[in-house]
Amino acid sequence: MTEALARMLAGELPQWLPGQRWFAGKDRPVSAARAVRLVTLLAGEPRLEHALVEVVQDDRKSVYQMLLGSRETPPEHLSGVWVDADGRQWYEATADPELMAFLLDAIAAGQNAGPVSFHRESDVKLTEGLRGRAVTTEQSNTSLIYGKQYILKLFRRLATGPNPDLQIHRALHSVGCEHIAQPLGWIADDEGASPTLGMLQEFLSDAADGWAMATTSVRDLMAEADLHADEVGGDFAGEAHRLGAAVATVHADLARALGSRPVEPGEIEATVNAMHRRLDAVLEAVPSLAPQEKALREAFEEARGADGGVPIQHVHGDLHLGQVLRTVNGWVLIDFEGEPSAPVSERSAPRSPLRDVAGMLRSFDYAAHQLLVGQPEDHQLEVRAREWTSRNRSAFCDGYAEVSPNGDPREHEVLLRALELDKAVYEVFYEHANRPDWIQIPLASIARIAS
Ligand SMILES: Nc1ncnc2c1ncn2[C@@H]1O[C@H](COP(=O)(O)OP(=O)(O)O)[C@@H](O)[C@H]1O
Ligand SMILES: O=P(O)(O)O[C@H]1O[C@H](CO)[C@@H](O[C@H]2O[C@H](CO)[C@@H](O)[C@H](O)[C@H]2O)[C@H](O)[C@H]1O
Repeated sequence: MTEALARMLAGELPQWLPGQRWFAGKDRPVSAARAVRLVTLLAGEPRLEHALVEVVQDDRKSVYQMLLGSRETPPEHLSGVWVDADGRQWYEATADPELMAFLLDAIAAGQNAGPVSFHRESDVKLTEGLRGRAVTTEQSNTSLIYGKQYILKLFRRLATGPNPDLQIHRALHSVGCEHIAQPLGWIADDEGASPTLGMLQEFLSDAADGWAMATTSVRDLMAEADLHADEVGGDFAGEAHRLGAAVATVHADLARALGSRPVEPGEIEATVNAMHRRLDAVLEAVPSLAPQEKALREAFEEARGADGGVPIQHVHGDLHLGQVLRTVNGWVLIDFEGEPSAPVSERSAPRSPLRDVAGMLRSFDYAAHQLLVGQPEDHQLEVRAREWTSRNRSAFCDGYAEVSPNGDPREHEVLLRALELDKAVYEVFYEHANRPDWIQIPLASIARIAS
């Protein structure tokens, strides 16, 4: 039976994968995809299979996690169903809330299915029997929400080594960090190279995401032709200030939980060299970045001689407004996975916390400019976007500086600017691969920052 499923997947997946939001390889054609391991989680009717799928693109191989469901009568709302050689109907099971109940129950029970094992944190008790509804927001992975209580993230592209999202959440929880959602359990692969398959957390049902809040504030400002950013009802600066303080607190908690150390000799040089290497790779894929190459390289080189910045420690790694949730008790940071395309060894390595500051500063710029994408050029709107960005960037840094033992991030201006530009170069590639309509946002920022 699993042979028929494996054959069917090899035929269907090369066309199907590029249409999935979580598929990270949209920039290159898929030449082959096959299930390298199938584990039966639920036998009989309905049926649930866990699949590790190897995807080949040019000379690159990646492994993705999939769940496959099968029922005699598949749920009506499914967008597609595949039929195997035995006549059995299969579909992507994260779209089947009843089947997804199995995962939460298995975590609650600490169950095993061959090499796939389910774990609950020792200090929690879980409610069983809840259906798991897939989140519909833009995501690199797939998250399932159980009632109003839990959220289970299934990691899609599996990197070698333990997933930093789970490790960092557990470390922060161990020191009582108040700015994260409590980790509750995980799904592990006991034999593969990627030991983390999923992470269960407290679901913050009352939370608003930072990106939605910030872009609403920008829209308010754009609609009020005669008012400045500090005069409109939806001013975000108070929130940006609190967010800066929350990020500084998380950095301090991370240093407490996992340690920190001074910048070592040669470390800034290595960082600058990595910036150049990233630029080389992105220029190859996106030639329209070429006019900015000289200015970018100069900004990176300036950082080579800059002061070492602040102590090195574990950080978030891909901090932006979509990674922060505002709850009634304050801001919460989510998704400590780092940049999805970087190797895990790089993502898990201690780095400068200024990277996170730079990521968030970039995000204010993104929030202000995304409304202008595809619009005819309008000088007034551009001025307003810049006003909003500058007000909120300052408020964020003020909040950060008030709490951080490392002081004000703006004191390391040259390094911070280089880190921001490096992040924007990353974003150029991210948009090229995922949302080509938005590539203008980082390209225009680079032209502004580097000029
Ligand atoms: N603990 C949580 N409580 C409420 N919503 C959450 C929680 N964690 C994540 N989310 C929601 O799920 C979305 C995706 O989560 P995220 O961890 O960023 O996934 P990905 O790694 O796939 O990008 C977030 O944008 C947020 O809206
Ligand atoms: O949230 P992920 O870990 O999947 O991060 C990736 O996707 C992000 C977009 O969803 C991307 O962020 C970029 O777009 C955001 C707006 O959608 C913006 O706030 C960020 O500043 C910008 O970098 C992120 O870079 C990417 O790694």
